[in-house]
Amino acid sequence: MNYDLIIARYGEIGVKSPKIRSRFERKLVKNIKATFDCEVDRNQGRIYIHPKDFEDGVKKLNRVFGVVSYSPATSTTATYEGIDETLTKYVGDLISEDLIDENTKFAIKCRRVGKHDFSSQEMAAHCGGVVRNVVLAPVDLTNPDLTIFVEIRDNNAFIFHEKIKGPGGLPLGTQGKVVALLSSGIDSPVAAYLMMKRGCEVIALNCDNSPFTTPKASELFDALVDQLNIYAKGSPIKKRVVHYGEYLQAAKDKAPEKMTCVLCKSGMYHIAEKLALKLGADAIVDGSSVGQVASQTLSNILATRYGVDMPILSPLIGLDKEEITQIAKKIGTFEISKIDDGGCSAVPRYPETQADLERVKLACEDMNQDEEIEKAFRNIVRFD
Ligand SMILES: Nc1ncnc2c1ncn2[C@@H]1O[C@H](COP(=O)(O)OP(=O)(O)OP(=O)(O)O)[C@@H](O)[C@H]1O
Repeated sequence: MNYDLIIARYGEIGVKSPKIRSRFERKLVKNIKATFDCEVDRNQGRIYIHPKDFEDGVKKLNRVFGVVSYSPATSTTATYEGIDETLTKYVGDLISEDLIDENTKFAIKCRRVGKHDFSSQEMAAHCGGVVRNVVLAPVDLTNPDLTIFVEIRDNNAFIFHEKIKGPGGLPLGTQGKVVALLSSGIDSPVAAYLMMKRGCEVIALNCDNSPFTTPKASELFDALVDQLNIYAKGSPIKKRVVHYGEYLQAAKDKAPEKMTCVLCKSGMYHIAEKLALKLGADAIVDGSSVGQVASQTLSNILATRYGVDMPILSPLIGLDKEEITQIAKKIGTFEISKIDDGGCSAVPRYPETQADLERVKLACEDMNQDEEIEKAFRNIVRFD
């Protein structure tokens, strides 16, 4: 096909007030430009993209949050002559690509914005005739095999036949920052992705549990950030690693063995909160899902979050493993997360699954949690 632009549509942004809408649109355009090499125009709720490399643009637009759907299109002038000539060529291309022949039931859908000396219906009927001059295909407006769209906006007309589904959501970077606790597992990258899809910029915090974990866990964390970054070209993920082995050792040495995982999670939230305050983030994100593993009970969730004032968002809380895995596969993190990282040897034989808040508070005192958190926080490593 001889396309010369991509028309991108957005959903939720369109219902915002004019001021917010304009800000979101500008950010969306910035994010598109950061994702692939292109020129972009905005006009009346549509975004017109002229990519340097068309195939690359069509592929990568699917990674830009805020884009609800998009269509590779051919543009012309909003006149009978312009539309006739361009549509005739367009149908010729459709024939070469085996997308239409004499047996293909087709429809023309025409939409118009602006003043013209024809109505949308008149133009649609006219375009039907233009198509049939090229190929004698039957018109079927109720159940077509192929719909050709003719979209007219003031002096311009656009012809396309595909509406590709975009990722939806809100433009990345329009909804503030979050610190996402990112492990090497399946869940947390999906949680971070969902928050990115809602427009939040992500700071990824990994707790490096070595010597209780292997270097593989850190390697997988790096690979996951790289994969998530393909969706974050406009506001790349900031990467932070906290060396957490000493904290875990203190928990094991000084508090009841059973409490190790509860203290581990609780410490992570506290460190994430400190980091969020330092970097101007407003929430913490994790990959918890109720009951998914024995430790993710409601009482453990309550106890591990004790003393953290910042909201802890768990976008997967009501999803089951299969649903989470489906998303992980779609976004390309599953192939990385499924690699065995050797697990964590700090996990006790019988970890606490019904944590009692009072006992957790005592365990925190036993291990001097505040002090251990401070020590770990001082040694956070940044990678940008
Ligand atoms: N080493 C780590 N560094 C940073 N965050 C972590 C780490 N381990 C766990 N988390 C956070 O705690 C959440 C719950 O972890 P847990 O190990 O209980 O469950 P999980 O189902 O194995 O999660 P995941 O698949 O994300 O590893 C994770 O989703 C993640 O947000």
